[in-house]
Amino acid sequence: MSVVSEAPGAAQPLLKVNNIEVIYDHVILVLRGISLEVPKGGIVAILGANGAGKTTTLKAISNLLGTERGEVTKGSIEFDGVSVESSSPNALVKRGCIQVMEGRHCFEHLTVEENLLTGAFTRGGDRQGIQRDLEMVYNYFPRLRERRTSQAGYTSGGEQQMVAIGRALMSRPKMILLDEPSMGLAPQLVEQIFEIVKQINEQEGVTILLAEQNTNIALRYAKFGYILESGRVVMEGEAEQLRNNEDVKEFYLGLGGEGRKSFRDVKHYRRRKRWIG
Ligand SMILES: Nc1ncnc2c1ncn2[C@@H]1O[C@H](COP(=O)(O)OP(=O)(O)OP(=O)(O)O)[C@@H](O)[C@H]1O
Repeated sequence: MSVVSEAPGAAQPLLKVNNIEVIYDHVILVLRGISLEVPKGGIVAILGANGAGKTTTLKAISNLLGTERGEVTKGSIEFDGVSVESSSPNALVKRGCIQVMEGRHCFEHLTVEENLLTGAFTRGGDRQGIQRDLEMVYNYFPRLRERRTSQAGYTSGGEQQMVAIGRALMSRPKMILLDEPSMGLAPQLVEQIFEIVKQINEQEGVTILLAEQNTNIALRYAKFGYILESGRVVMEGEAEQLRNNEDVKEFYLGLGGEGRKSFRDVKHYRRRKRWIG
């Protein structure tokens, strides 16, 4: 449902973050005017180093900052044409926006299948539909079918990441916010998980906003990226354009140009000059 009329020729984005500021504990200013858009059906990446503000941005979108004594003090966030402010996190899940938290967060004492079923809690008694979607999740993640009766706490990190994504899918989302899916996983497994995320995007039409430190893989799967530093967007663009940008190559992809100074030497001066100053 959209209550905002569409501009002629321009599709209304599914998510619109407009110049938000976030403060923790009433005093710690963490996001300083972040704006971003995610088109319906797109894959968009939020990139940046440790502490840049990626997780805070995702939590602001899914309305989870309250539990951390954080609040959006300026700006606005609209999901599907409606402000997220007015929805509880549960209501947002019902409206189709769900976050997969960093670090997976499975219920360790439940089996893989029980974990997946918890993802359907906002759907009431739709038994047939839930069973059908469980099958869909197992088709995307055959490994989870094999492990369906295993206690989640005893599965591998990669399997737990699959459970977390599968559980999100069980809520029938329009958009999944994926926080650092690559964290702590071997490169081959990361590739496999991104490949499945891409399939989910293409085949189920689920829009993806992912936060990643792993710029390399994120820019291979996303269509558009935003680079955050100290709570600000310092660069944004089509993924291909970012991949070919000399500064991104040097600072985030570890591909220093010939004759260029080291990251540490030039970082402060050039970033300020080109991106912020
Ligand atoms: N609950 C909190 N209370 C106070 N400060 C916080 C809180 N959570 C995060 N911060 C601070 O906000 C800043 C941004 O953190 P955030 O977790 O959003 O960054 P990030 O880019 O996701 O980094 P990471 O990849 O390490 O998760 C950091 O300086 C962090 O210390």
